[in-house]
Formats: sequence, structure tokens, C-alpha cells
Amino acid sequence: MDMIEACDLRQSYRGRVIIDGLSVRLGPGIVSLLGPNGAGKTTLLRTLATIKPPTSGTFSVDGHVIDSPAALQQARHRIGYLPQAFGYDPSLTVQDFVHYAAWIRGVPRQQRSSHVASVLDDVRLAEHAKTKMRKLSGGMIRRAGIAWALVGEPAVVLLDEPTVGLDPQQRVAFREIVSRCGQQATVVLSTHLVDDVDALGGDVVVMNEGRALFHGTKDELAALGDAPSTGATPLERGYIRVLENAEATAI
Ligand SMILES: Nc1ncnc2c1ncn2[C@@H]1O[C@H](COP(=O)(O)OP(=O)(O)OP(=O)(O)O)[C@@H](O)[C@H]1O
Repeated sequence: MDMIEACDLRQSYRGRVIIDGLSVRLGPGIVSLLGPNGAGKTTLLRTLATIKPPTSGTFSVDGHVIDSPAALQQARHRIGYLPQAFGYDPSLTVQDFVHYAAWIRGVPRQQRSSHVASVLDDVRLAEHAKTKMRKLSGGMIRRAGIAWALVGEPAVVLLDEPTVGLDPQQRVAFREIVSRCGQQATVVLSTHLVDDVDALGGDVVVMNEGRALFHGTKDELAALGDAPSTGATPLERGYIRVLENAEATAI
């Protein structure tokens, strides 16, 4: 399974530093980027998805540094990315929407139909393959988006706030899909919900102000919440403690 390694990564928008010298190794398996609004999670994912080149620093996918157009091209075939809001033609069927992704990702023509069917099966949308995108519920649209990200069996899957807007039942179904995905690919997802981290397991990177304040397992984060402090669960207390003691725990 591939890993992503960021080395002193910086990203700015019009001179304003958003990612501030981040060095972190993500994967294998599931990694949750947990942080408050504005922490820089989306910006980090956009950078790793090769949408916006870093201002400075480097990152690599499975040891291959993305430092040339050829490396960039190769990395794009290994990375599946689901942005927070993604566009689609509402008149397309689910199957055509995912088929289009398969074409873009260079899945060979002869394999496209069977591959699309298998991905739709993975996200539990097989029975809606012929449904128009405009007829899907919010949870189903998310699943179609995940199918889009999974097409071509990328080694790294980046999901930006994938649980936003899902009801509790859809969230449970979604987590089950991500857990299965995490067995074959490194899945990096952003969230501001401690509940997501608790349910998904894997590693957690707590981010704030463009920095990684904590990187470990959810149990290690929960262990920081043993001492009495604000928060309903040890994991929530650990998270809040990390944010409050940013200086002491910065990595
Ligand atoms: N395209 C952009 N141009 C200018 N500033 C931006 C842009 N995108 C993000 N920012 C700024 O970068 C900072 C980090 O935003 P980002 O969306 O990466 O955080 P986040 O952790 O994903 O937040 P949220 O949980 O609210 O999505 C914010 O202050 C935001 O205003």
C-alpha cells in the first residue's frame, strides 16, 4: 500500500501561509485529518491531490517525489480525489458518471464496464447504476463521488469532508465503505468530527493553523484525554487538549 510523505510542505494563497512547513507520513491504511474549520485540511488535500503545487517543500507518493511533469502524471494515476463539493451532470446515470471517470483515468476500454460495475458494487450503488444522478439522495451522491475517487484502483484515496450532510444511517454505511477501502488503499480523509475518527480507527493527524499538532492512533489521542478537561469522551478531550496545548505537543 502506498504512502504519502510530505516534507516541509508549505502552501499559500496570495502570500498568506495556509500550510506551514508540514512534515508528515500518511498511510498505509486510513488516516483522518481532524481539525477545526480553517485548519488547512482542504488545502492540504488539494495540494496532495496535485491540484495546487506547493509554495515550497515536497511530497512523495510511495517514495516517488513529485518533482517533474512525468512524476506528476504518474502520481495522478495513483491518486483518487473527492473534493468537498463536486460537480456532475444531473442527467447522467450513475453508471455513466463513473464510466466517465474510468475514461479520464485511462482504464482500458475493454475493462471499463466490468470495472465500473465492480466499483459501484463496492459503494453499494449497483442497483442504482441506471438511476439518473439528479434522482439520488445526498448519501447516494456521496457514494457516487467515492466511486469516482475509487475508479482505476488508485493506491491513495483523498476524501474531503466526506461525511458532511450525511444522516447517521448514511454515515454508518459510509464508514463501512471507507473501512473496506482502507484495506486496499491508503485513504486520507478530512473531518471535523471526532465521531468519524472514533468509528474509522486508523491514524489521526490533528491539524490547526496549517500544522500537524498530533499524529498517532485514536487510542493514543484518547489517552491524552484521561485528565479532566473539556469534552464528552476521552477522544474529544484528547483532541481539545491537543488544540489547547498546541505549543507543548507540536510535532
Ligand atoms: N482559494 C482560496 N483562496 C484564498 N484563501 C483560501 C482559499 N482556500 C482556502 N483559503 C483559506 O485557507 C484557510 C484554510 O482553509 P481550508 O479550507 O484549507 O481549511 P479546512 O481545515 O479545510 O476548513 P473547513 O473544515 O472549514 O473546510 C482558510 O483561512 C481559508 O480562508
